[in-house]
Amino acid sequence: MSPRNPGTTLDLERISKVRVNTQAVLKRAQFIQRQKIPKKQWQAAWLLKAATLIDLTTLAGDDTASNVHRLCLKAIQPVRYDLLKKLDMHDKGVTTAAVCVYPSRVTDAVGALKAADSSLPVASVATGFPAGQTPLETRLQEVRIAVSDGATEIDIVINRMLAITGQWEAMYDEIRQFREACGPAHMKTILAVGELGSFTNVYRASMVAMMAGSDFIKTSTGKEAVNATYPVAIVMVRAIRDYFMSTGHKVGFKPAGGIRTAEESLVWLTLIKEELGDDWLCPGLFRLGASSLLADIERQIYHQVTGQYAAYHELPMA
Ligand SMILES: O=C[C@H](O)COP(=O)(O)O
Repeated sequence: MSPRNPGTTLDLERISKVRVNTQAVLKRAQFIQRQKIPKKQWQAAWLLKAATLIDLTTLAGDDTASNVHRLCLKAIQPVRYDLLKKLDMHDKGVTTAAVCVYPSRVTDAVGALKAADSSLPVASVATGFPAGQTPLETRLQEVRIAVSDGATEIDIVINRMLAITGQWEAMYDEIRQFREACGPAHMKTILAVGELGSFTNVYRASMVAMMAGSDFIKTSTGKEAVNATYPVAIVMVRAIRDYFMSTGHKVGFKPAGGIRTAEESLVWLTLIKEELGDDWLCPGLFRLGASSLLADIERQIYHQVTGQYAAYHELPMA
């Protein structure tokens, strides 16, 4: 992980002055999407890079110790050994960036990784994920429990009511308290952008979350009607850039929700490279939050290596 973001005092004047130019954002997002994906000979390398940036996630009502165990094994070995060997990457420690589970499944994940002698981080969603509609004390307690169970990364959700009604001071105070409850665990703040109404609000919420000490800002829970989109990402990464320019603190970015294809993962890498530069293309500053993306990435790597597409049973899934 990168150095922590200590946050700053809340600068309400800066927040109120923000106006996002929607047309310019949409144009930039279109431009990024039209960028050429890496040439064929580099694609396997880029896809492997994408795999190492995934927070491999399961956030389902029917999660059990056994599917969390499988998820952990998949995170440790995200791409089949023989494929990695053909790419000369079998001894390079290729894993996903983390696994991400509900608080009640943290001990299962920690136990499974420990049993496999892996130091892969366990991230947990908390604070009443996905809606955040529980009392503040309950949300804080959830963070503390996940941390004491062994999560070293906490994905909190913001209180959308506060963001939608412009109560930035109250939102800042809540996030500050979550940051304190996280202790040494790094905090990713989920904005649930699909529910914030406008790009200007997304920028404001991003800035408030960073001022309150978020180590990452994350687009979505994956449970909203609209999740990670490229235009909204442009707004968030520009806020990250502005925050870096004014404070010197690098905050990470995590698009999440609905990211399913290898091709999309390459667009996300391009977007980060173009907007924030190569420094941000590392697990300390960029994650792809996804439950089913890895399957397509592995399938495309199989295709690059063998020239054929794998049958379903040939690639063990998480
Ligand atoms: O934080 C990660 C998201 O919940 C994953 O969403 P997804 O299931 O659409 O990939």
